[in-house]
Amino acid sequence: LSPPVRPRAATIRMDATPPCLFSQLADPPPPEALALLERRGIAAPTPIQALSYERLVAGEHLLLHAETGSGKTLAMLLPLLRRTAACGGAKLLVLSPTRELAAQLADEAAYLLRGGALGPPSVALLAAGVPADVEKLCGARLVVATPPELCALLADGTPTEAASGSRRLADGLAAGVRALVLDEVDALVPGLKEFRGKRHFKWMDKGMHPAEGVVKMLMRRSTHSDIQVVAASATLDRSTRRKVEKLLRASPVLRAAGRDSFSVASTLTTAGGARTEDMPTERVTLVPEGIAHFLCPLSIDTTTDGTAAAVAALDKIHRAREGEDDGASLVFVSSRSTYLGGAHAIASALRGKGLEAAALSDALWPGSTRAVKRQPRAKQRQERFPPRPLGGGALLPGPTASAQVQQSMQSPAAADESVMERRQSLNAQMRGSPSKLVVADAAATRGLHLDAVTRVYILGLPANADSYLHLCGRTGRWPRTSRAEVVTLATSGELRTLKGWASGWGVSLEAL
Ligand SMILES: Nc1ncnc2c1ncn2[C@@H]1O[C@H](COP(=O)(O)OP(=O)(O)OP(=O)(O)O)[C@@H](O)[C@H]1O
Repeated sequence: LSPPVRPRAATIRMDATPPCLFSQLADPPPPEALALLERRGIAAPTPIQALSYERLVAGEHLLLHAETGSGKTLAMLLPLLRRTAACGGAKLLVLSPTRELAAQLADEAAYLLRGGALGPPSVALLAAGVPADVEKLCGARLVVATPPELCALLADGTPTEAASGSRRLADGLAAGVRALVLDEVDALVPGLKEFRGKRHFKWMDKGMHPAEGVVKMLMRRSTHSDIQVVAASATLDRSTRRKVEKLLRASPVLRAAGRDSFSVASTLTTAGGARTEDMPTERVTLVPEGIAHFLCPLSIDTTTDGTAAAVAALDKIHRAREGEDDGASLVFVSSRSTYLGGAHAIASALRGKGLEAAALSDALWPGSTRAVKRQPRAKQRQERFPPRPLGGGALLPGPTASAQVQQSMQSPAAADESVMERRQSLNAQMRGSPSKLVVADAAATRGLHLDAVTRVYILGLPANADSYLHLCGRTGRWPRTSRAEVVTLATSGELRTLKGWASGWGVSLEAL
């Protein structure tokens, strides 16, 4: 690897027109990788990719801030794989806040590594519901992990076999990792408050989030002083930036704003205690462009389960829109809402209305005990509205698929591949059957990309303004669809709060 480049404190202004093709960038990806991208219709970089590619290939640490759906995943993975391709053993560790995103990132990386032009094509996934295969994790070129699961594996010292596996993995990561990706970084280092009560790790006693624990362990134990770190999110506030800076000791911030323009781009560096800052101190909100926002007031009693009322309203709105375009629809259930059974119960109730609907967790992790345990009401609902296979394919697993999944849970080698396959099959089904609704808990939305989504329904008020932006950002993504709309169904009080958030964004929220 070329020596790492010290982070610079400088403002980058993109006055010149960016190169129009990946192949025209300095140190471009190899032709085989370009051919793979072209097979997916990717030839020209998006603004954030054009801004960051050459700097990342040169070894800079960067914090990427660009709107949802603007190609940050490729912006991070492609140059890092390019840079580390030369040394066959170099590992990349990718941390993701949710298992859904982890599966997606593993899938993306596996695609880029096909054919071996960017190095050995081995990707391992470690997330809840995917059994840890220490051999595979130790040997993989790229590891995608959710921090609690990685922490649990690294910190688990009780059974001897597990302890020696953990030690081997910790040694393997410390010796092999040359690049670290922190996707959705503001969700990865949210502060301990959000994490408390779920699991406990020794790092938490020192006030650290598991992601910070993993990063610190890596930085401390690594034999390489030049681990390159890239972090990204569509939403960054000052406190997250400070945390990331503190964590990485130095982190320039690169921002691409707007769909086709490079209106703001600056860096932020904190090195050796000295702080140089040339980025605006106020919060910069990047609102995904080209999305129509609609509001639908619901009269529900917030002290009881509002599923029936919300589903009735959603049914009406969705049927009125059916046939307007051939895009797919996602339904997000806000964690603050009164829909007690969550996504699982809403999907069942929608099926009860005769709509094709499936819960995302069922589609990706069928048979997962977690989904059922967290949602006891969903079970009762399922008895009233038994799940049935959807037209044109089994979004919901039949007994055979479910048995296969149970089996794959016991056979670790197959487990992560099957999650990726299920993701691809879900995507194919959504493209093939536009009337289908995929329902997810809002917490699972960070970074989620499903093809051809033109409509997002949000049930209840999202946890905060950033969460609303991430939910909206599941549509209107690159490559752009001609239509993108978000309909929020919530009580009038909740909608007032939403209007308050949006008042400074310059978007209009229309009543349905
Ligand atoms: N240069 C490109 N040209 C066309 N499509 C692209 C390009 N780069 C990425 N894409 C596609 O854009 C979509 C969105 O990309 P990605 O998931 O990386 O967005 P993101 O910025 O990470 O969004 P989020 O903030 O929601 O996580 C993906 O389907 C990806 O394949």
